[in-house]
Amino acid sequence: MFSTLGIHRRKLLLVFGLAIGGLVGSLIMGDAKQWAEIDWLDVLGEGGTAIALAVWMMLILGSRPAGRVTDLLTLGLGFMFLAMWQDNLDEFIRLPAEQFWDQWLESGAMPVGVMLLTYGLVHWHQEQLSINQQLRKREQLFREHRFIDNLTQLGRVDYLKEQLQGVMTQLPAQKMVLLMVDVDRFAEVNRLHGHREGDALLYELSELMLLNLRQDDLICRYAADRFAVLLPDTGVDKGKSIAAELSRAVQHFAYKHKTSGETLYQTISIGLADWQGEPSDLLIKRANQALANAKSGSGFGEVA
Ligand SMILES: Nc1nc2c(ncn2[C@@H]2O[C@H](COP(=O)(O)OP(=O)(O)OP(=O)(O)O)[C@@H](O)[C@H]2O)c(=O)[nH]1
Repeated sequence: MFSTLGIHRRKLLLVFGLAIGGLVGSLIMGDAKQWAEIDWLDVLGEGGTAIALAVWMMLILGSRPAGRVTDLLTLGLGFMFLAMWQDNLDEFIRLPAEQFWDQWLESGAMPVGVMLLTYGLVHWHQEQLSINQQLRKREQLFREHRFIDNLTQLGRVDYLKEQLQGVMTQLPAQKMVLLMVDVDRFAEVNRLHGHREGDALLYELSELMLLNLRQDDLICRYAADRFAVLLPDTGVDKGKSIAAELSRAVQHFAYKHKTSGETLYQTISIGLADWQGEPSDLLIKRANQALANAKSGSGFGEVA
């Protein structure tokens, strides 16, 4: 708290400087009252309020960054504190009637302080609303984060299922195609070039496929070297042509080995399933089956 108070040094110096100025001014221009003249109940009430206001000010300053809202809150509480402080000094020091500054401090500073504090609180409220909004967004991002694959930064299978479910319940009449894409002989890449090179290849292939898809399509990492592509509002023919485009894009992609610079070429096999109203698990199962057919067909690089 004390390190935060340091940022607000100037404001604190101003408020307490004015309070000390008021004390010195009263001592110079006034006369000390007799002990019997002092109303101790007033001292307790006004002095206690002044101390409470000073403590509130320190607590707010100690927990807030510098800025307009903090300035308003400090000035508001500061003016209120000064009014109470000066009121309390009157209990001990009698000032001549012509010293109107004392009257002004007592009666004028309080409403000004209340207005500034209220204005500051309104802005604080607005500031808090926008902070809450930011926190909600971050929390949402955090909650969604568990769905993201670390290597490719694509959604994982859970995310795919959630999205599939969403389309199926919200748009039950919509056409939709699911592609299951598997990198051919990927184990060989790992074996020949190492796991790290395999990782880099997977990442670049995922980026390449992402670039070759439409705005509303969704690609997820299904497992290992297998990707699932959800094509919303798409029929079988269009799905086949998108699958063929993906296959060609990968086939022509010249991956550069990260240490040797050697060029590696890769193929993918793709299974296609169009949604026929079944639950998401069955659609995924059919797409996997179509992929197995493609792999066992005439070889790799097939679409089935
Ligand atoms: N580098 C890397 N390899 C992975 C990762 N996850 C799984 N693998 C490997 O990916 C390979 C996938 O196995 P398969 O799909 O059976 O291998 P494949 O050679 O592609 O076989 P086909 O699909 O029949 O062509 C295995 O060797 C896994 O160890 C990963 O995150 N990074």
